[in-house]
This record gives sequence, C-alpha cells and structure tokens, in this order.
Amino acid sequence: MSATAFRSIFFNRPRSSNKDLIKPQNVKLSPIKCSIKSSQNNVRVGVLGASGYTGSEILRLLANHPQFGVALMTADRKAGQAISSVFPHLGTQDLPDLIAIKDANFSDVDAVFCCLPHGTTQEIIKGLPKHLKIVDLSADFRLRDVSEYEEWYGQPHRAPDLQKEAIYGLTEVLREEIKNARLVANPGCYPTSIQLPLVPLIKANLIQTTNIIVDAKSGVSGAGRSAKENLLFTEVTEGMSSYGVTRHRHAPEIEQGLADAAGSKVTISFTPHLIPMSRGMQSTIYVEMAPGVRIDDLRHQLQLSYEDEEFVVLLENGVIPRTHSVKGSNYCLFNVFPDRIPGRAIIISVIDNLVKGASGQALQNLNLIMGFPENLGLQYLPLFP
Ligand SMILES: NC(=O)C1=CN([C@@H]2O[C@H](COP(=O)(O)OP(=O)(O)OC[C@H]3O[C@@H](n4cnc5c(N)ncnc54)[C@H](OP(=O)(O)O)[C@@H]3O)[C@@H](O)[C@H]2O)C=CC1
Ligand SMILES: CC(=O)N[C@@H](CCC(=O)OP(=O)(O)O)C(=O)O
Repeated sequence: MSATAFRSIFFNRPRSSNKDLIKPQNVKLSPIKCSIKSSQNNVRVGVLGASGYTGSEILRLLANHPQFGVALMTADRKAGQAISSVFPHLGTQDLPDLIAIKDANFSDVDAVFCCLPHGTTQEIIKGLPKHLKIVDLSADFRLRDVSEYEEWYGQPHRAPDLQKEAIYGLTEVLREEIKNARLVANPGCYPTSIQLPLVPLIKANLIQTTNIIVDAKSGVSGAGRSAKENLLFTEVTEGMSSYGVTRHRHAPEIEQGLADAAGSKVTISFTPHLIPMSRGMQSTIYVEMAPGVRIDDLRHQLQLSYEDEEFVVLLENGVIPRTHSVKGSNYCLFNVFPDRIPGRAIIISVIDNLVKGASGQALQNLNLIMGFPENLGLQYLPLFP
C-alpha cells in the first residue's frame, strides 16, 4: 500500500453520514482527567474490574479522554492496592485506589464499565443503582435467549429482566439503539472481528448463510490476567493450539448477530486458536457467494457500508490485513479475496482484542450513550510493528 493510500485510509476518509465524528486535528486533549475530583462538567466513570486487562485498557484510553473522569475503580483480590502497584504503566495517572465493589459508593458516579468475569457480572449489575449507565464487557447480557445462555455458559441466568433491557454493542451495526441504551452488552472479541465484515454482506444477500467457516486466532490477553495452567509461558510459547472446537461459547453470539442480518437462522463452523502473542486477533472467514455474485460485488458492498466509518476499514485490493496494523488501536481492518475454488471468497479481519474487541468498543459505546463524538479518547494510531 502506498503512503498516500495509507494516509487516505486513516485520515481522509469521508464522514458524510456521520457528521458528529470529529477530525483528528480538532481533538482538544486537555490535561489528564483521571481524577476522583472530576470537574462538574465531566462524566464520572467507574471501572469495575480495573485490575484486569480490559479494565486497565479502559484506563489507558481514558487518559486521553477530555470528558470522562475516573471516580472509582474496583478489584477483587487486589482491592486495597494502588493502581501503581498493580499496573506500573498507569502509575503516572492521578487515579483512585482499587476498592472492593461492596465498598463502592455509586451516588457520585454517572456510568460504569463493567470488566468482570462472566457469571459474576449479572448479580453485580442487578445490585447497581438504576441511575447508572452501564457498558458490560462480559458475555452475561449478549445472548437475548436466556435458555441459550444457560446452555452455553452452563449456569442459570440471574438477571433475565435486565437481559430484556440490554442492547448489543456492535457499534457500527447498532449505533442508533446504543445511543438510547442504559445497559450495553459489549460484544466478544471474536464476534466483533467476524460480524463486522459479514453483516453487510448477509444483509445484501451477497453470500450464502449455510456454509460459513471461521478460523480465528487470538493473542493470550484474550483469556484475561488470572493464572491458568494453559496460559503459562511454557504452554503458549513456540506453539499454537485450537480450543473450544465445535463448542466455543462465541458461536451462538456470532450466529445471533448473523441471523439478525439474514432474517433467518444461521449456523457457522467456528474454531478459535491461541497463538503466542500478547494481543491481537485474526479471523479468516470462508464464504460461498450467492449465485451470480462476484468478488467485486463483495468489495463494493463493504466499501459502501463502511465508507463513513472511522474505525472499520476495507483495505485496498490485494492488501493482507495483519494484527500488527491494528495493535493498540480501535481499528478493524479487513479485506476480501477470491478463493481458488470458483464461487468462494476468503475474508481476513483483524482487530486488537483488547481495544476494538473490548475496551475501545466499550468506550465508543459510552461516548454514544453520553452524547459525545464517538471517537473521543480513541484516536490512537496502531503501534506498528
Ligand atoms: N481480555 C479480552 O480480550 C476480552 C475480555 N472480555 C471480557 O471482559 C471481562 C473482563 O476480562 P479481562 O479484563 O480480560 O479479565 P481479567 O481476568 O484480566 O480481569 C478480571 C477483573 O475482575 C475482577 N474480579 C474477578 N472476580 C471477581 C469477583 N468475583 N468480584 C468482583 N471482581 C472480580 C478482577 O479482580 P482481581 O484482579 O483483583 O482479582 C479483575 O479486576 C470478561 O468477562 C471477559 O470475558 C471481552 C472481550 C475481550
Ligand atoms: C484467548 C481466549 O481465551 N479468549 C477468550 C475470549 C475473550 C472474549 O471476548 O471473551 P468474552 O466472551 O468472555 O468476553 C475465550 O476464548 O474465551
């Protein structure tokens, strides 16, 4: 890709239908607002699970957010500690100490990012005051069908009423609904990388919904920070392993989104893999085109669907998306290639699992709920290589 093309992708993309997005040169980065003493104009934000990977990623992004100030941060085992002892890279910021959720006072808080393990989250959100806007990064409110949740997550749903209220937070697809939400169920990382390219193609009837195969790879931070044997350095380094074969819990989440786009049931083959890198995710998607459809039709539709979007980018013809090209950023880059088998196409989609796959999209969603430009705090270029 030429330097000019690269610049045009990242800086000069037209935003005709998305006028509230501000251009990079107009972002005013005021001094760090990460203080419990946020000024009255600021939105006071709580981060539940701030001692984990997605919680710390929210804090990193908020350091450059001119409107959101951090009012409280919670942890479980690390409650009572200063953030500088848990995450030295955040120690330069004026942040409150980590406290247990039971000790948190939410009366002075406007919104929370809930960065807790699934299963524990439903009870906790059920107990939160109703004035709070909530973006939940866990899987607890993503599946509309409670019995499907119970089947895939192996436990009863503890807040079915709240489930009815939750809006799925795939920003570019459900922007208008998210704006009015009180509780957003932020999508999983694999579902984000897979649905973003597939939804417009399915909506436009350009691909068959009966034969979608997804082969996906994730960096190890996708599994969170708590110790697990299969995540030891010795287990992960210099190798690659599949997991969740035929039964990964993201399959029903992806199928739910694709079925919404298709207007009928969709079933996919989905196999995730763990690869030895800290962050990043690639989904390679094999699809069959509808009769008479050509690869250029897929490109045209994706170009059309995302030309006004800042964070979702169809690369130039032939350019291969790489996880290096999204690291640390909120971008989803993808491209579509003709398969050697006539009538089939291969889509490659990359994101940073901790940013567009989690905390970045969560911030995009809270910006929308609070009525701010969607890209506030998110204009980080990828950290290449
Ligand atoms: N990592 C990723 O790429 C993605 C993660 N997600 C989802 O986001 C959520 C957070 O993930 P991640 O940050 O990676 O997880 P981590 O394991 O890194 O962090 C979990 C956080 O939750 C706290 N916690 C754990 N158990 C409890 C409990 N019983 N009560 C209160 N707090 C608790 C931990 O506190 P302490 O450290 O003190 O024990 C920690 O702050 C998960 O639901 C995950 O599935 C979604 C998309 C991508
Ligand atoms: C590498 C790895 O283990 N990744 C996690 C997915 C991370 C994510 O998006 O999970 P949630 O649905 O819990 O939010 C997994 O496969 O379970």
